Amino acid sequence: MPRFSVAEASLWGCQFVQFLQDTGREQTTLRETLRTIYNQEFRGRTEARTPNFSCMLFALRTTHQVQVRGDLVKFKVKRHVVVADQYRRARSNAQTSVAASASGQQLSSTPQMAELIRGKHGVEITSDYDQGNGNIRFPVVPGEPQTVAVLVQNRGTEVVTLQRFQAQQQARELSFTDEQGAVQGRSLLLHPGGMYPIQARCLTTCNGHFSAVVSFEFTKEPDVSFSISRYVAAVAESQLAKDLGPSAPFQPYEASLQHHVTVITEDGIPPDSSLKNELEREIPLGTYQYPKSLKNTILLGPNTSASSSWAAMRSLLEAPLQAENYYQKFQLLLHLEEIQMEVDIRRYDMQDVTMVQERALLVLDVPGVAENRPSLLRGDHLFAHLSSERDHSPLVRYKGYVHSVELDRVRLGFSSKLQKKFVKNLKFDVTFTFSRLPLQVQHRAVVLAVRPGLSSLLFPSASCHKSLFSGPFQPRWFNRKLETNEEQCKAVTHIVTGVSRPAPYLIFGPPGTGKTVTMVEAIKQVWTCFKDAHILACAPSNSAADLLCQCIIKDIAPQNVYRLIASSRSYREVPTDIRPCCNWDDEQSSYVYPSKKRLSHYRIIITTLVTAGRLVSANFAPGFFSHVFIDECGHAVEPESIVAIAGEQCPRTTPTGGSCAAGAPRGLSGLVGSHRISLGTGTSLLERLMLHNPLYQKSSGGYDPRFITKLLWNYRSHEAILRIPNELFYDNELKVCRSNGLDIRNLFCTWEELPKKGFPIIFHGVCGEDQREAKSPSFFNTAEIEVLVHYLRKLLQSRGRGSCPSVSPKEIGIISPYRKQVEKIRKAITCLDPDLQELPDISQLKVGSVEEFQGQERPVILISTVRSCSTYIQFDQTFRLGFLKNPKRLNVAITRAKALLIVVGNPTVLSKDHHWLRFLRYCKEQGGYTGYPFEEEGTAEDRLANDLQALQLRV
Ligand SMILES: Nc1ncnc2c1ncn2[C@@H]1O[C@H](COP(=O)(O)OP(=O)(O)OP(=O)(O)O)[C@@H](O)[C@H]1O
Repeated sequence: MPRFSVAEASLWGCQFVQFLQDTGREQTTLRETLRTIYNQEFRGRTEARTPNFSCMLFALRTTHQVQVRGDLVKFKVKRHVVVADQYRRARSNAQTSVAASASGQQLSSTPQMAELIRGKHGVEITSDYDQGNGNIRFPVVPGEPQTVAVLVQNRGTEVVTLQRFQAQQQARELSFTDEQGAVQGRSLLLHPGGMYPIQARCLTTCNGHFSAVVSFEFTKEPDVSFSISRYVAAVAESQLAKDLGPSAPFQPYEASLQHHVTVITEDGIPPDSSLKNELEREIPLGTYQYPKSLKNTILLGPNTSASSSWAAMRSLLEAPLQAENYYQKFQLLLHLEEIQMEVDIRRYDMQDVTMVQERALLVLDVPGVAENRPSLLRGDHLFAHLSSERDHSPLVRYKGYVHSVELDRVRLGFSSKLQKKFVKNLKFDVTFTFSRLPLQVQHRAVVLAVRPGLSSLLFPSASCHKSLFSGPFQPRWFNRKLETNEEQCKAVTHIVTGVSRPAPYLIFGPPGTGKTVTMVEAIKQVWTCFKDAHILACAPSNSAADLLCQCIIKDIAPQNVYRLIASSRSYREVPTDIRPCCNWDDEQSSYVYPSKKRLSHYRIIITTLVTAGRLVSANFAPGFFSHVFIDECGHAVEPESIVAIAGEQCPRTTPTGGSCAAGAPRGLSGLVGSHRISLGTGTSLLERLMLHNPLYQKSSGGYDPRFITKLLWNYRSHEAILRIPNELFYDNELKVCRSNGLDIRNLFCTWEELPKKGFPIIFHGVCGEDQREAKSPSFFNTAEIEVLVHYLRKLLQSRGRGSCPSVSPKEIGIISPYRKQVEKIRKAITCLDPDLQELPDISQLKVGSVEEFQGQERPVILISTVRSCSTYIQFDQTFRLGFLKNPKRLNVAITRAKALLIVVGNPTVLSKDHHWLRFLRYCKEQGGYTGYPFEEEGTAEDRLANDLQALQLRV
């Protein structure tokens, strides 16, 4: 059995406590129950060696983190019923005043961390480069060795022995030395007043962040052992990286503000609803609240008095979806999603924050709002009360309506009473709410879906086998490129002739295979062939719906097309080319919802799936919409897609018509999923039909083209760019369509910056740092931005000279998964870099998240992965962020590039994911790898150091 030091074992203990909290069992106190959980569940989650239960418990006792009385074990943690939480911190007044370190986490905000870093028995670890909270951080210049001393001081009155010095997860650029061999394992006596230096030395060839977690283990007579840890980092960075650094130390949000006092709510002032709303509301939208007993069942868990309701819930969730349980199953899932959302929203609560008065509104900084954390749209509301009154009962809370959202700020309309009371620096506690509208719309859709007639659409078993044309369909193609692709032509023909009716027609395939252009062609053909057809074209997101609109109005005059946008969307975000056909009234400066009569003049209406709910409320005559098309259907969960087809407007009674869905089951999945309650079904309608309905399944003769078309020819990307997505996600079925003439996909193959000519991918390794600033939960990495800017300058300044083809900002896209990185990259290119900011069209260079690039393409794509600390990988998984643990995002990001792909990231961290590892190996084998060396390695030591970092022993 390997030996564990107290520090190591107590780290495992802390993780176990976290595990108990995450799984809602922090109240378990019976030693034997805990032992079973530890042995059977906790230890099985890691391949790393772990101490046995008694050893772990002993360590927690020694470090005063647990009380053990007989068979009862009581961990010293705050209790709360919540899933994993990125903000929650145990709260005390002392902690609030702890100065945050230069960047990153506020380290001593967890009791476990404070315990690990604090001096003990008179022994202190110090350095001239102390940043507080256990962090030592010193600057270094590439090519110049730099050495700093870390001092071990015995300020006590008794002799102590330094038994062991350990440096874990150490960057190879950073090393430790000392005169008497403590670093090599020799023990060392430290007399009272004694001081012993250990030298940290860094030599690097490139900019980056080189760090190690070090621990000093001591003993003291008669039998005391203790340890002290530090996070040591050497940082080499350019002026640009410094300028982009944290604007203020990171401060996590405060813990939730739940009061058990009587509350009086003062209503606020909603945004001016100058929305001209003439659209009828004939089908009411219910509230669809979840029953309180459901929440109790979840809180009580499976082995309690609620066990029978728990079992009933599980059996419904585990039952296959059928027409008979359709409504019940989705209703339950939507309720569970809402309960999860209620838990999630609490983590955004704020305490002691100030607002600024701007005319009749108060402006509140809400870091993270741009990343939808929390999600706030115009018209939503939150609550604020005076911090000084937080313990009053009754408590007066003010409802504030969101009038607008600007990056990290929201403008709020509160009651005039609060406005009058308001003075500068008045402190508020703020609690957030979420809009229930999307949930309500989906609830109603699943209710409507069970009405007779629709099951032949949702659970189709056959088609009418009758074409809507008496003769053959001989189209005049709008997009003549399609003529060269038999599958695309057949799909359009089958959709327009309606042979799958009543079954929906599915188009699926990997990225860039022409799903959207095929659907758009079908829409245009339906519009041409059936003069009485009314088409509803939907997509899950505004950007995908905009794209549909852009493609349609290339051939159909905008006056025939109506892009119905929700009033919560800022008009500034609407692309200028679709503005002529959207529901914005310039004169009134507001959106308009026209009456059914007026809407019926448009034969093509384009909305997001949720906004299609507004058309459901209007109650169009049965069969009004003869055709429903859903693009990116693989990215919406089923109840969301149902909104478009389950209303009165569904095409079930029309003699023409049909519905069509396109998507890539391996694209991004929808967000509703309740997966954190592990009951999970985030499946889309497209995926369900493909996986479970015989009409759409592959037989020995392939797919039945009357119901489904699989597109496999990729027209978008250079072969080298497609290779890994094809191998990882598409079983190498994807085929690269070659072109005879000048092919844009080969444009960059001779670019001099390529590590290997002919291979238009660069993987530039960077050993950077995940940073956060102020109260924003989002991450950024300045070392990666330096590298991105280097390549952008090369691309944009060449102006077609030398081997670099002429490329303009609008032909380049930069994808990063974190909002803060997106913001910093924009700042770097539009405000900080002297050359890039001068370019007249630099604002057309799109920087955005993967979701914002869904369905889009650019000749050049740069990706910044940000993650440089593997600790956060689990965090990302929990909060559905980042690239790691999310292969769908990796797939979507890579496949946006046509001719050149540049990925900037930390190879050591990325290689922990097997998809990324494959991509890294590929780039290395093909000669496309450059930058910080990528060496495959991985030791148990690494894992332990990761675990230390998991306790946030780092800046
Ligand atoms: N038959 C074709 N001939 C030539 N180019 C084509 C053809 N079909 C599609 N393309 C081109 O391929 C690119 C990708 O098409 P499209 O955006 O429709 O793909 P997609 O499958 O919807 O992609 P994604 O899954 O990423 O949304 C576009 O530039 C489109 O013009």
